[in-house]
Amino acid sequence: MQQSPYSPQSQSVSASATTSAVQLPSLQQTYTAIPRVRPQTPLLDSIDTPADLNAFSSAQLIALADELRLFLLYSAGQSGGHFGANLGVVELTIVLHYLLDAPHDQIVWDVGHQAYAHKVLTGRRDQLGSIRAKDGLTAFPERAESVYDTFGVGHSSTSISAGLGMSLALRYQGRPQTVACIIGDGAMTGGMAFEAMNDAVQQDADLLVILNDNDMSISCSIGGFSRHLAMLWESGYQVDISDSGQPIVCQRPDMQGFDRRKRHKEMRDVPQLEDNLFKAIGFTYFGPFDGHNIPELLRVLLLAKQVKGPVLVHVYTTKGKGFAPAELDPVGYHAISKLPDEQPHDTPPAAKKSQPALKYSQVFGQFLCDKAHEDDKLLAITPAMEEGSGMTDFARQFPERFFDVAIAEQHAVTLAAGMATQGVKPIVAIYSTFLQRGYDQLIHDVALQDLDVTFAIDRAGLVGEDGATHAGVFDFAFLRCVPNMLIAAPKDENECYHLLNTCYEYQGCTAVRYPRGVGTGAAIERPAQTYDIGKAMIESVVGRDDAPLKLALLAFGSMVAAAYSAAQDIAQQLHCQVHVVNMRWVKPLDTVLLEEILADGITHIATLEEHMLMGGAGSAVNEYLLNESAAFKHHRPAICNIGIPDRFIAHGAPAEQMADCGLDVAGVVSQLKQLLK
Ligand SMILES: Cc1ncc(C[n+]2csc(CCOP(=O)(O)OP(=O)(O)O)c2C)c(N)n1
Ligand SMILES: CC(=O)[C@@H](O)[C@H](O)COP(=O)(O)O
Ligand SMILES: [Mg+2]
Repeated sequence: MQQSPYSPQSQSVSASATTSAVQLPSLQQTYTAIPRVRPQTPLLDSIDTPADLNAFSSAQLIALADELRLFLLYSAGQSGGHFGANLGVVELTIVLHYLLDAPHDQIVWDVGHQAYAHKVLTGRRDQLGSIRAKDGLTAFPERAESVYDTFGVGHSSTSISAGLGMSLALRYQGRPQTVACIIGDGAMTGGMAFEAMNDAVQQDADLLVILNDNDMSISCSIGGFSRHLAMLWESGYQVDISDSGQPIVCQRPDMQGFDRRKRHKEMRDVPQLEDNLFKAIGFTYFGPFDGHNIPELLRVLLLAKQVKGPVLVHVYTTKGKGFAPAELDPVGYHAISKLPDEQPHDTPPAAKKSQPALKYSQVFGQFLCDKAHEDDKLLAITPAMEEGSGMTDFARQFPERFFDVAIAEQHAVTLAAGMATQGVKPIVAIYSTFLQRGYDQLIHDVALQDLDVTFAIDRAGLVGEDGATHAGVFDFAFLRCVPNMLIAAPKDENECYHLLNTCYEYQGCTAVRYPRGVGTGAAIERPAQTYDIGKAMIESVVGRDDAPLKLALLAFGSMVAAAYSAAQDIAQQLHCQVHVVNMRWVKPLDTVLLEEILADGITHIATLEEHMLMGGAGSAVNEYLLNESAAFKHHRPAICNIGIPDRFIAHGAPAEQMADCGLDVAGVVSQLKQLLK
């Protein structure tokens, strides 16, 4: 039987704000500028906990959405941060907090980059301007920050597993609480989401999954799953929910404002009503619904949360909703920087830099394009990070050699392994923190078979405002214990370019590990060179040759510049001689150079890395000296390892994080003084 969701029957639900609310006009505004002055938000200001929403009428909830959106715009201008996704879930967040009894009921966000409205409604409104800053709110939900943050997150595709775990534990303990997971169409491309859905059906768990489908990941949504979602749109049907929670198939009502062209993916077949992946694997499916229509969401979610077993409610939203520039450019507005301070009129404009420094990701992008022109075997893979990894030019110039595999790090690695078996040379561009997802694949599928795969590992080290979830500080440790792996760490942008080339040219598995943002500003010197593998460089020798204390400062990657500055200070203050060594390679280590340094009468050795101390490059040096070095048996300099201490480093500006770890120049100097005293 077909029925319109606007029929009287489908409106008869019980909560006060939901009755006959469907007829209410939407007040949704679209803004074109980010306010610099805190907007008036009387309704929002009255909410200190989600329970305060209980008194709201449907009309007030709609008005609240406008206030909240405007407040988010203002706050993002003050703090920067993830932008488009947050604007897109304003209505959904309000409705969830209206209908559910958090923190008793569990709201689980996927990725968590869209949880700003959730933070605002759960007592953190006045702190939102501090988000991502040192000592401010975290960029993502975090259990330590609020009881309303049920599960810490930052990496994607975890919500259904975590939510299922909660649901099963609650069932086991006889505690009837609702668990609602909110997952985007991008996050759902991650394999874990499917593993969890498979299990949820097996367990017949009570679990409400809300699929927030905005047809966007960071880039445009891609892949078979995305086509499937587009097909659900193209079919023109909707699976509505009856008052008793039964699916009712009907013609989808007109949904104003959604960009149909974006969703119109290449369909192989005419969309069939019965083609529904979620239903096929055993979920009860409802949707698609307009995720910006508060009355509709209230009606549907109130009923859906009472349905037993695993339920998926599919809503359409617009990324960047309500801010015209973000709606037009959702990729560019995925995240924004905070607004620059307003200049008084008589301030002269800042002088333009002649040559802006390249970010490491841009260096990688340039390398990819240059190399692809000369070598047609080069193929490049990204798990959903095309823009961030600097691959947009390459994707445009070489579309047939560019593979965005969606949020699928494990697959990205094994895909490369498979490619390498067929005589091409794949490069996997991946953020260090996300490579953690592909570790078994790196060992089992790439290294064990010694396949010719290059890993371009971006965002290595501390990444700043995204905080501990995104810190790429474990890679030396987890890579260097894998046989066959070569690991390079460039000291600057130019060296990055040449090390990428060196590793690419090497027949086997290699990794070049470089940080977020810009380095020292070193210009790229073309043509690409091939460096000697495992060869370090003495950068400089600071201080007098006859100094009684001789320190070898073995610096890795991003720490070479700090090592050089610290060496100047320490040589001056302590009258010692410092050899600053750019180690360049974590594996193989330049053991020849280490032996030479020892033979040279070095009295102290310090290693320096932007990586966890435990198991990192310093550990590699220690292991060599203790287990293999011939010279170290006779001559034992005092050793100190400098790196990130054994704790997770909180968010803040990169410089603040470095200082927190003692990795700024002052911190390094002070640790070297301890060693030398
Ligand atoms: C494992 C992992 N890989 C990549 C990312 C980077 N990332 C953050 S948000 C995002 C897109 C998520 O898309 P979607 O879930 O649809 O959310 P939307 O931004 O569209 O609301 C990506 C790729 C991540 N956080 N975790
Ligand atoms: C939420 C998420 O994982 C990404 O959006 C991430 O914040 C991007 O980081 P970059 O800004 O370093 O590309
Ligand atoms: Mg999305």
